[in-house]
Amino acid sequence: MTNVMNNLNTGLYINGKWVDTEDKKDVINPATGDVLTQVAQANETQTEDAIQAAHAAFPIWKALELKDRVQYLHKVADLLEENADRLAEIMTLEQGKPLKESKLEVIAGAESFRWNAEESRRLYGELIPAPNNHKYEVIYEPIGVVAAITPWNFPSGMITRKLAPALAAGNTVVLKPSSDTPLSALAIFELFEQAEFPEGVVNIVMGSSKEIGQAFTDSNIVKKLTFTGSTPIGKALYEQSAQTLKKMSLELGGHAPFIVNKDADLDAAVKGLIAAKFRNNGQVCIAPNRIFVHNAIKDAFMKKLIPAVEALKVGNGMNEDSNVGPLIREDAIDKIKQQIIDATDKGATLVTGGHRLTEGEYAKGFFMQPTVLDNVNKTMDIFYEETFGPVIPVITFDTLEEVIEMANDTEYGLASYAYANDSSAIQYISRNLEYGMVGINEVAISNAETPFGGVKHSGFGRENSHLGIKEYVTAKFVNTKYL
Ligand SMILES: NC(=O)c1ccc[n+]([C@@H]2O[C@H](COP(=O)([O-])OP(=O)(O)OC[C@H]3O[C@@H](n4cnc5c(N)ncnc54)[C@H](O)[C@@H]3O)[C@@H](O)[C@H]2O)c1
Ligand SMILES: N[C@@H](CC=O)C(=O)O
Repeated sequence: MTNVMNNLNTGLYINGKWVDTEDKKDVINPATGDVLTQVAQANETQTEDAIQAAHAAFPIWKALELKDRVQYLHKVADLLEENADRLAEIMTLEQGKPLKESKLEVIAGAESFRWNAEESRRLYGELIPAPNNHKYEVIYEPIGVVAAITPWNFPSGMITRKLAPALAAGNTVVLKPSSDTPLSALAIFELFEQAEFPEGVVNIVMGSSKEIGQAFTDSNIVKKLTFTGSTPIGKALYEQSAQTLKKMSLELGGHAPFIVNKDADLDAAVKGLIAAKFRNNGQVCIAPNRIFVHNAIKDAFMKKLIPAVEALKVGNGMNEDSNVGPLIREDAIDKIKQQIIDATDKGATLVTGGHRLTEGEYAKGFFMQPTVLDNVNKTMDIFYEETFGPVIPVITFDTLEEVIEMANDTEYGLASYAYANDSSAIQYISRNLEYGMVGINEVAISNAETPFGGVKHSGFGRENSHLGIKEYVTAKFVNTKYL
C-alpha cells in the first residue's frame, strides 16, 4: 500500500459515521495492475440507512442560516485546496491520469464549492406584479434528498460539480461513486467530516451499481437523481425513475466533432486538438472524437498533427514526464482496438500508433499508443460510437453544409469545436451545430461560470454556472391576498 492510502477511510459514510462492511471490493491501479486497497460494499439496508439519514438531516440543513451554509461550503473549498496534492495522488493512483491533471481537477472542485456557495446568495426569487391587490411571489426552495451517481473518468470533478450546488441550495445528499474510482470520493468525504458537516447531510454508499441505482430510483424519499455516465445507463435510470417521478439531471455520453476550416490557424487547431483529445487519454465526454478537416488544408494540417501526436510520452501518471496515462481497464483497450480494426478493415489508413504497449514499464498496465486514423468515413463504427480513448479519426470535407451535416449525424449532442477565422463561417458553424456546447478556436469549455450539458442523447440539465444550482431547487409560488 502506498503512503497516501495509509490513513484513507475505506468504509461507507452514513449519518456522520464511517461504516465497515463484510463485503469488500478491490481498487486497481490501471498503470500497474496492483490492488491499491479494498473498499466497503453496502447491502440493501445500508443504502436505505443512507437515504434515511439524508432525509432526517434535510430539515436541519435547509433551516440553517444561509450565511452558515455558505461557510460550510467555503470550508470544503479551503480543505480541497490545502489537501490538493494528496487528493491528486489518490486520483492518479486509482484512475491513471497524469498528476498535474488530477491536481487541476481537485482545484476546479474547490472552485465549484466557492462558486456555488456564492451563487446560493443569489437564488433570488421573483415578485410578480399582481393584477389585483395580492402579492405574487416566487421562492426557490431546496428539493430534499438528492442521490448522485458519478463515473470514473473524473473521480473528483464529477462529484464536486454535483454536491456543491446540491448542498449550496439546501439539499442533503447520498452519493454512489464509480466502483472503479471510489477513493477520490472517500477522500472528499473525509474533508466533509473535517469541515464538521451536520450528521446525515452527506452520505456515501459503494457496492452493486444496479442494486444501489434501483434503491435510489424506487425511493419516494429521494426527490432528485443526478447522474453522469453512459447514455444506456442514463436511459435505464430515467425509465426506472418514472414511478417515483423524480427530478433528474442526466449528463451522458458525447461524440464531439472538431472542425478545421480552410481558413483556420493550423498551429492553434493542432494545439487545441492535442490538449482536448489527450486530456485524460481521450476518456472524456467532451473529447474531440471526429476530426473534420477541409480538403484544402488537409496535408498541411497532417504535417503538423502527426509529429505532435508522436511526441506524446505515454506512461504512469505518477511520472512527471508522462503526458498520457493508461486506460481505465482491459476492456477499454479492447474497445479501442476493435474500433481501429473495424476502421482499417473498411479502408481507413493507420497513420501512427494503433497498438497496445506491453513491454517494460507498460507490461502490467492498460497502455495504448496515441493513434491517428486517416480516410475515416461513415461506414466505420468509430464514426458513430463514442471512442473514449487516444484515437484521432480524420475525415475530410469540402463545404460547410457538408461538414455540418456530418457533424450532426450522431445521436449525441454534448460538446463540439471548430477552428475558423472568417466571421460568417464562425456564425454559420456555431448556429448550426446541434450541441449543448460549442468551442470556437478554443477547447476550454468547462468552467464554474458557464453552463455544461448536452442535447439529444447526451442528456439534459446543466451543471456549473448560475443554471447549475437551479437544477437543485423548486420554484414555489405564494399568492397572498391582503384582507
Ligand atoms: N456528460 C457529461 O458530463 C459526462 C461526464 C463524464 C462522463 N460522461 C460519460 O460517462 C461514460 C463513462 O463513464 P462510466 O463508464 O463510468 O459510465 P457508466 O454509465 O458505466 O457508469 C456511470 C456510473 O453509473 C454506475 N452504474 C452502472 N450501471 C448502473 C446501473 N444499472 N444502475 C445505476 N448505476 C449504474 C456506475 O457504477 C458509475 O457510478 C461515458 O459515456 C462518458 O461520456 C459524461
Ligand atoms: N469533466 C469533464 C467532462 C466529462 O468527461 C469536463 O468538465 O471537461
